Amino acid sequence: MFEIQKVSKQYNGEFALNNISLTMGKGMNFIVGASGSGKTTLLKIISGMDQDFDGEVTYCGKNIKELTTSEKSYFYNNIFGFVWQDFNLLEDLSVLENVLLPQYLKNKQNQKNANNILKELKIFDLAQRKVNSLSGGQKQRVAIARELMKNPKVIIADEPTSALDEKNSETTMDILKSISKNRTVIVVTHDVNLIDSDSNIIDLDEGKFVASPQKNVTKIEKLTYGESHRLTIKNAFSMTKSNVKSKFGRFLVSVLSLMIAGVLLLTTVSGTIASSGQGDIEKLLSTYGDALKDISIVSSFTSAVGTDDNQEEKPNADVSQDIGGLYDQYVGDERVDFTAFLQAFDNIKVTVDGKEYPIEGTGTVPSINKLIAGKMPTGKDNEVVVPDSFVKSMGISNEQAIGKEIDFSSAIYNWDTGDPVIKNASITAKIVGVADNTTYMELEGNVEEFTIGDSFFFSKTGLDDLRGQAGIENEAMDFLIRAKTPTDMIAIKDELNEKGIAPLGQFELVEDIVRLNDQTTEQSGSASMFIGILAVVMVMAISLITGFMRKREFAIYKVSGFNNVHFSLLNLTEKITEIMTAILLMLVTSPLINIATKGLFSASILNSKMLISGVQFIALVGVAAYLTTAIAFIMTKTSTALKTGDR
Ligand SMILES: Nc1ncnc2c1ncn2[C@@H]1O[C@H](COP(=O)(O)OP(=O)(O)OP(=O)(O)O)[C@@H](O)[C@H]1O
Repeated sequence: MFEIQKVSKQYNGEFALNNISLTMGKGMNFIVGASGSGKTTLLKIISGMDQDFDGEVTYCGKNIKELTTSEKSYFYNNIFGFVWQDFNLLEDLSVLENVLLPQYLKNKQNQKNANNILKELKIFDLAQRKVNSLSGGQKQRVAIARELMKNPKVIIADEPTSALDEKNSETTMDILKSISKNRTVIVVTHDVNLIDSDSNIIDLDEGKFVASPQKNVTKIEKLTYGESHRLTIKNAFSMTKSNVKSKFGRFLVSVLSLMIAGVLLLTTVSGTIASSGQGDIEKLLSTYGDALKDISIVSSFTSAVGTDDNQEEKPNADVSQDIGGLYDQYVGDERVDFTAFLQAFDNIKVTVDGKEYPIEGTGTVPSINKLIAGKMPTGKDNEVVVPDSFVKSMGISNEQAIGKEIDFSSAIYNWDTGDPVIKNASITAKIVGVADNTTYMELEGNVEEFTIGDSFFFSKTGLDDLRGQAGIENEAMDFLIRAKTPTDMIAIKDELNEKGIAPLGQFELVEDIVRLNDQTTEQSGSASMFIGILAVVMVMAISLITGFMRKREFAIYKVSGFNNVHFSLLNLTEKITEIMTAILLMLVTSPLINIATKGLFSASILNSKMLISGVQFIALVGVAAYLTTAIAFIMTKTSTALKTGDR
């Protein structure tokens, strides 16, 4: 039983209801009156949809104004049923799925009861039909059936016959009358022909009674809270299944947006785009070998092409520079792979285990492409790295060569006086490494390959001994620095230039690419960050748009008794289904995605390790989608999402 005491409601200072007091109980209660007289306003107030009014409304002693959100959803699932002018059914679901909607919150789905109600309302044959294929009269009976599934104590009907023809209006009114025998049925209508004389009639005009309600209410009813009101995981998944089936397009959009955002995030975080510019450097390294990253530091050279800083000088001008102390500065530098002295040896003779091995082509500045076994000579003893061609001539493997002692003798040029003086020197040294001495040089537009087979690299101790024997005193030893990366190479070169040293190296080949790469890495770094943000924003925008499109659906859930907790679970099962499908789709389409990213960024991103990150990213954007949808549900107001009143 409703008790309405001194209820007033104003909109912009105008009274929609003005100090109304009445009671409504079991049986038919009609609220009638001209358009704008306050009928719908009264309905919203007694149903709890509008809790902002003056005065008091109680149902069986419970203050409607003070109902909490969760109490209200309990009322909407168990005590109040709603019948609307435009039915408010989920049009893409079947009749049975609609009728079972409030039942998802009960412990068990009472299919038998649903069948009975459908039979009573003569729509049993339509159970599997989609609602959008039904006539208006049939839809209204489905809507009433859904509300009867709540076994409600009150039915609140807002213009239930407005959209129906005369025959269907009479049928609907007959149904409402028959169910009012043991319920409170409140009907707002302008169709006075449908009202019979023994009903309670509340006639309004400009927010006041035209006449006081005629009939007074019978006995006081008791409010009981017996029914369970929770959504089980099983029910959430069966609702999800119905929703996916009925709105497959919407589901697909969500799945695709999750998958695309996951892959975009992957490209961002994996730096695929940022690293795509590395390809040019790789190409150069494969053409010119690792020596491309070498910086030679020599005390004198004949200036010609070869250093970009000296190109403007006269060709063939002699350059002398003080490189003393520089070697020690770069030995432990973290940008340096290794350093090696560039001593040329003439007329080399090498004896190992009493056998002499001839070395051809002596007198060239040594060169190293790669260390292929052992290490560079860094120790305090007499150590040496030998050419692999020499090891081959011994007929042993590179590994077997390591640790062997060689007797090395050679002629060394002494330039101390300014003129070359040949001196002999010899040493016994231990082999610590074997090098590939291939060098690549551009000759007339072609890159030619040479092997410098007399490239012996001694430790500082060993070389000091040899040079001492040759009487060299003044000249600092020439050396090379192998930079770790082309970027390191250019940084060291710039640093040496600042010190007034002109190093030698393939700087023209590397510099432009390195500088361009740095620039594009910086740019693509911000571009990929932008893409990452865009991906998340895209998913959130799609969820928000979908959420708003689902406003009516959310409102129908709410008036069926779903609260935020129930929806959170439904949202969770929906998102889990979307995320799992998106992950599956990504795995299935990963070969295609790889082809696309290879074309765009010259890198394939979905290798097995990356796929795991892809799965995590999809889950992550799924969480963003979950939160956005949750916000859309929470923000849905039933009284605005579901149209009320006469239209
Ligand atoms: N949200 C609102 N904002 C401002 N004014 C409103 C609002 N809702 C209703 N009103 C006003 O309050 C008065 C009562 O409206 P209400 O919808 O309750 O009338 P009604 O009797 O249901 O009319 P109808 O039969 O046309 O649906 C009207 O003057 C209406 O313009």
